[in-house]
Amino acid sequence: MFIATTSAPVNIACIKYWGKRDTKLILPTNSSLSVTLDQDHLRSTTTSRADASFTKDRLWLNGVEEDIKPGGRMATCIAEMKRLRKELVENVDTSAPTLSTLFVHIASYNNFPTAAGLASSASGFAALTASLAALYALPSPPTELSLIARQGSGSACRSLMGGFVAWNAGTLDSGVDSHAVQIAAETHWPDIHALICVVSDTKKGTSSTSGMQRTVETSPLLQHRIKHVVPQRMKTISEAILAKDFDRFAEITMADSNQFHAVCLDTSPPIFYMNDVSRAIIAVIEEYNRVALLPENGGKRKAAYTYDAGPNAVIYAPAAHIKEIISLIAHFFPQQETFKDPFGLFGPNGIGTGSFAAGFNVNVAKTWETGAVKSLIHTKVGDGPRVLGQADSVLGQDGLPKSLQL
Ligand SMILES: Nc1ncnc2c1ncn2[C@@H]1O[C@H](COP(=O)(O)OP(=O)(O)OP(=O)(O)O)[C@@H](O)[C@H]1O
Ligand SMILES: C[C@@](O)(CCOP(=O)(O)OP(=O)(O)O)CC(=O)O
Repeated sequence: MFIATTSAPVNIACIKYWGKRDTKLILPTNSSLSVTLDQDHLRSTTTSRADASFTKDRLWLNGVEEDIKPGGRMATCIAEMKRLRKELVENVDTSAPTLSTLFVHIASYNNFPTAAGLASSASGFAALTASLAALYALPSPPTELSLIARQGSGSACRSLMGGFVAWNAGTLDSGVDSHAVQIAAETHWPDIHALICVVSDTKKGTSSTSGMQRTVETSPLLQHRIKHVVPQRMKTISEAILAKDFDRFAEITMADSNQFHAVCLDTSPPIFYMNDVSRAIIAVIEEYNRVALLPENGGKRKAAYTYDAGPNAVIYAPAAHIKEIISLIAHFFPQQETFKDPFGLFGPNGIGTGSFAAGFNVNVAKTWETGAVKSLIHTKVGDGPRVLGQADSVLGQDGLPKSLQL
């Protein structure tokens, strides 16, 4: 049986991708950089199988069949992977099975809400690309595979690697230089933790794809960002990562999130992704950093917020501060759900009510009603796609998806 299963992680950008210069090939107007999150907590798991009995390419997402539109993103990724199988394996070794001529069945599950601004398209297309690469026994390194994942969803190209990953915009019309490269592995700076504040887990109003095109067409600020802001930030944040300088990393990450939302506001008609809860989280983290920046407290930032195309916050912080940050967020945004404590930070009494550093101005935000922040997910920087065994397959013997709760 020709079958392979992989899991792939989510990534959350510190320097945001927003805008395409080629919408078909998915070539961006600027480079971007992200942190890959640990797939022990958030992942897409995908099984691909090729079989002579299959009559068309089929894909099931969370158990529901998706239409693979001819010429669409999914069809492009599958066709490109078959092309690589033929070029790199079958044309080289004539005894290799001609899998590129067979139809595939693909099943994928996300263990978190799909299309809710939690970057499911990134982990999803990375897992799809990685599972077909395993099925086809491709010798291609992750940077080469990132060219294919990019054509599924731009941000997906950065999920093919762990740690800290840049997507170089490239300049060629063919797109062959628009790929992801690892700036540093997760082992270089494992101290980076992330707290996802789920403000909403429902589908967003303006998709990233349509929103960013509207920005390209109408925002003068985007042109300034592309030419004069992002190139310098890419350089400085890469240096901060290599030097493990969290203060600098945090400063750039927050500034870039804010500029991304500023170009959304500069779009006509304007796009609003953050809401009042998102802005209140910003106020709390800014106050937390204001106190941390006082000379008597060490003079360095201790947390960085960032927001994608939705209201959910991702807060990056060194491991040593994350417990304090969780308590802080839970104070202003009381939790309904029991906090799942994957790192065992809190005892049996749970998060508690939180305490504040001396000088912290509690009036920067009100105490919100329970559920304003629906849940908190604590994770950290993690590795790239993993090839799993037969036991983890999400396709059954019959070639149809297993119904699993992953
Ligand atoms: N596991 C998966 N396998 C294949 N495709 C997936 C998978 N998960 C999500 N997708 C694709 O991604 C789409 C959702 O992407 P969308 O950009 O709307 O949401 P998001 O990725 O959660 O948000 P964002 O990219 O803005 O953070 C799905 O409709 C599906 O086409
Ligand atoms: C705000 C972002 O998350 C935008 C992600 O956009 P997508 O990668 O979802 O867009 P498409 O390429 O059209 O699929 C910023 C980022 O991840 O860099």
